[in-house]
Amino acid sequence: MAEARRVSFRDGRFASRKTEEAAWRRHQAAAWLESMVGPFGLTHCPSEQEFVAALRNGIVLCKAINKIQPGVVPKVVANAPCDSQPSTAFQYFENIRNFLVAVQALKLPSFEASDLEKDNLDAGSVGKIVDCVNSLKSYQERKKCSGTYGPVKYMKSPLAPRSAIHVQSENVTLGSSTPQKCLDLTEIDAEGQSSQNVGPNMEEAIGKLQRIILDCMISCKENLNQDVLKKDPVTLVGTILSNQLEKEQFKPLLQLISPEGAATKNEPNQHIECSNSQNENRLRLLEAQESELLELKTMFQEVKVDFRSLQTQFQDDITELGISKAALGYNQAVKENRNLYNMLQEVRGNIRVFCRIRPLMNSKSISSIEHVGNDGSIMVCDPYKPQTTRKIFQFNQIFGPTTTQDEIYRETQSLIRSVMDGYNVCILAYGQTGSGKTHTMCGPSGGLSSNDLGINYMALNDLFTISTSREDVKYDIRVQMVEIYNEQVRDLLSEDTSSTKLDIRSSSNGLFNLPDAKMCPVQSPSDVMTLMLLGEKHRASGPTAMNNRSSRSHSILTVHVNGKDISGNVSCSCLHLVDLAGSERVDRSEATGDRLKEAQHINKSLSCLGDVITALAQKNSHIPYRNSKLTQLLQSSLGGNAKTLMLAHISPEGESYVETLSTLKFAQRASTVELGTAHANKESNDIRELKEQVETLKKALATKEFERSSLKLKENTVTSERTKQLPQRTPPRPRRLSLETTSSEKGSIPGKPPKSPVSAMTFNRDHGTARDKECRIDGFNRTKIHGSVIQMSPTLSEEPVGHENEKIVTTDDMVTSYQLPPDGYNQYKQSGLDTLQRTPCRSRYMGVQVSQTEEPSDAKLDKTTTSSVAKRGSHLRRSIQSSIGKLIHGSERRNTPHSAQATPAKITTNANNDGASPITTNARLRRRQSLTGLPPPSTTMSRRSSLGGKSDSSSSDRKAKTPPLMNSAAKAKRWL
Ligand SMILES: Nc1ncnc2c1ncn2[C@@H]1O[C@H](COP(=O)(O)OP(=O)(O)OP(=O)(O)O)[C@@H](O)[C@H]1O
Repeated sequence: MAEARRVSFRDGRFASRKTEEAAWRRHQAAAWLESMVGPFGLTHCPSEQEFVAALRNGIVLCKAINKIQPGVVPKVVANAPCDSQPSTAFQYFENIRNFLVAVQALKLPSFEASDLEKDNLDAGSVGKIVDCVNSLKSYQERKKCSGTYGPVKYMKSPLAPRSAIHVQSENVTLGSSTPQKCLDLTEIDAEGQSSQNVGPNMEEAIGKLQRIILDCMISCKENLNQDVLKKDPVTLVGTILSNQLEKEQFKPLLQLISPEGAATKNEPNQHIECSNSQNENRLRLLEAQESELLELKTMFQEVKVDFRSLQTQFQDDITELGISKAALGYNQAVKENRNLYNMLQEVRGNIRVFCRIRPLMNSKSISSIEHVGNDGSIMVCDPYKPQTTRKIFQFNQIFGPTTTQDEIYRETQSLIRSVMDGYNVCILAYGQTGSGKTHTMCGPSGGLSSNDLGINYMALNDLFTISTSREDVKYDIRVQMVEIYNEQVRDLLSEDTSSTKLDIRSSSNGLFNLPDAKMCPVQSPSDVMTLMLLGEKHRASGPTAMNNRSSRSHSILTVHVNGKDISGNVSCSCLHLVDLAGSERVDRSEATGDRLKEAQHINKSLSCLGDVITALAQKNSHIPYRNSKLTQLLQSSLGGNAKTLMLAHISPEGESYVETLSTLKFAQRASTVELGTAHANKESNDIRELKEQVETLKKALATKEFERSSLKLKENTVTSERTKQLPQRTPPRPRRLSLETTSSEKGSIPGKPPKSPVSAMTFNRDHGTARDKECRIDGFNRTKIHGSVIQMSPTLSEEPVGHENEKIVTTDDMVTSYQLPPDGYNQYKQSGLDTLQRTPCRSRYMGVQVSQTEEPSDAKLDKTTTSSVAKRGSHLRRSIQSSIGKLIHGSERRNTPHSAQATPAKITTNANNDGASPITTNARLRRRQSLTGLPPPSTTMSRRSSLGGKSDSSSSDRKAKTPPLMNSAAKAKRWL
């Protein structure tokens, strides 16, 4: 309903506007005719009838057109004078006809003569007459402006139907500099030229313009006053348009119609200019735009073609990708394989090996590197002997000549970072001289100022980053830097390096360290930088034919990291960053004098390193760590529980092929070394407390053992003295004194005290005087004793303190002897027990097999006793041992075989040897005689029979039943 009302209202308004506009146009036409021919009886606002009636005779029209174009209507039938007969309608028709011909000649819109008939005043007919008059008006104005008769234009009602609009394309004043010119868009070609040349944009613009004008008229009408109608219509429309076009929303329209118009819209009163030159300019502009459009079209076509070809290419690529997908899958599989292989190596604890190829320094050289695979393989060939077979090596990673320091560090980062988790890590740079070891570890030319920093600096920097990021753990980082120059260890962080020759000491865990080397705490990367610069400055280097700045020493940067978290858990680890001196062929390095000496030392120590690697790779029982200072210091990394990475460096020059091959072989061998799974040196608070308890208990136990053994010795001394006197008081009686024991229970019946009032004691010598001299008291070394023999020895009375500083061996199958504390040892010595060299009765030690750790030790005291007190003590020891073993040695399992290998000190003594030396036998007999009072048995008697006092035959029977132990003679010989 509301919509209908709105529509009817709108229609009503529109009709009313139309009427008003028609009236306004009539007024314009009438006003102009009046101005041309003088008053002819029309009012200012004539009605349609009035207007038509005034013009019906054609006289005014003919006069007006003759004013514009004189003589165009040569004969005008005028009104007859009042006294004469009035002119006929036919005569007037003549006027109209002549007028219309003249109008058509001027190419102005015309009308039909019948339009002036009374009866034909239908809608539109009067409008045509008005339009015709107004077009004459426009024509006349234009003529005034240009002085010539330009293209005929006329103003037409914007409300005229679109079909009636005929635009003469060449007359379109596109881009007129005045708003009025926009009106020219409505020009009609008098000859009815079609609007075929007008583009859709133009039509759209015209439509918009019509709407604008209509809106303006309506708004003007709403504020209509008489002054508006008095204004010059052109000025009026100009004003309207300029006002409207200033509005933002019409700017695009203005641009559309005329780019120039937009710039000049503020000149509302400017008259329409229709110069040919302007039109030509516009035409040229249009042409230019057209050609531009054509160009764009061509471009568009080209882009289309390109797009199609790209599409085809894309399709091809996709098809190709199908093939490369397989290749991608293969690469993926190779990568996964490598990861798995690396994991396996990690589990085994293999020494990881990366290989870095230095860029070719001499452009004339031919490279010996034939191929570098992304699976860590490398193929080399002697370029000067191409017929030789190619060699292929496989490593964990290969870095080509273009690899940057950052890339290398990224690959090692995870390893280095594990230091913060309590793992010991060692990174070794190995390779021939000039192959880039120092470049990798310390940066280019050993300098630290460059951006291309080496692993040493980046590693420490990274450790600091981690330490600051882990807020719950407090880290203490300390740095040591030493070099091994000419087989001497020198402190690089000490101001005077020449005077600081360091001694390598073995520590409680069997490894070597440098307690005297300066340990510098570092708080920040800048501290590290300062220290490294100092170390670099002090490091021995010199020019050789192979390298201008050749390192003449092995440098070892050790970073000690101690961490403690908020719950008291501690970790302790160290990172060794080793830049080895390069192996060199002295003929190539042209080393002489000091350089030659240095080269010899370097090559020797590297050869020792090679021996150690080979021994480890072959799982030899003996690893020759002690052969050089370098291998001693690297023992913990090569044979301990560290994660070790070797960075093998090679020079690609063909001239260095032999060295390259040697480096690759060495690295390959190193990669086969299995260290076992690395363990973190971490302890929880509980474990630490337990360990401390164990330590305290061990100390207490050792003290007790010492006290007890002292008491026993004293007791034994007294007893043996008494025994000496015994033969005089007690009649001699046969007595079995030897307690055969591969098991102690055999010798003593449980619950039954031994028959002898004296506990059998033997003192077990350690393995020869040479070894004994090396022994030291250090830590808690253990000795396992498998099987033991208990013998009552009469010599105890003779030589009661013959072997006091030896091990006290119990009858347990496996007994641990604890080292005495130094003060205990001194007491022990002072008490006169240190009579190591005076043991006459080695043959009495039977079936004692001793396995000891590599660490040599003095003052090991073993005690053999069958007493129940000793048994209880051994039980206590065993339980503590097992708990200590679980706590401590669980993580040291890896060290055990190596330590054992390092000092193959398995010594088997079998005292059950009848082939004992005559000295031992005599001594035994003497002891037995003194103990029992019996005469010495015949030499043909077996030991058992003699002890048992049995006949020869019985003894021989026994002998048959119990054959002597194997190798006894040989082992006895060892002891002699
Ligand atoms: N990856 C590399 N990129 C660019 N230059 C390198 C690279 N590796 C080494 N160099 C350059 O090669 C030369 C020798 O390198 P560097 O001194 O590190 O060898 P080196 O193996 O430590 O030798 P030496 O054992 O004699 O000390 C230096 O000038 C170094 O800058």
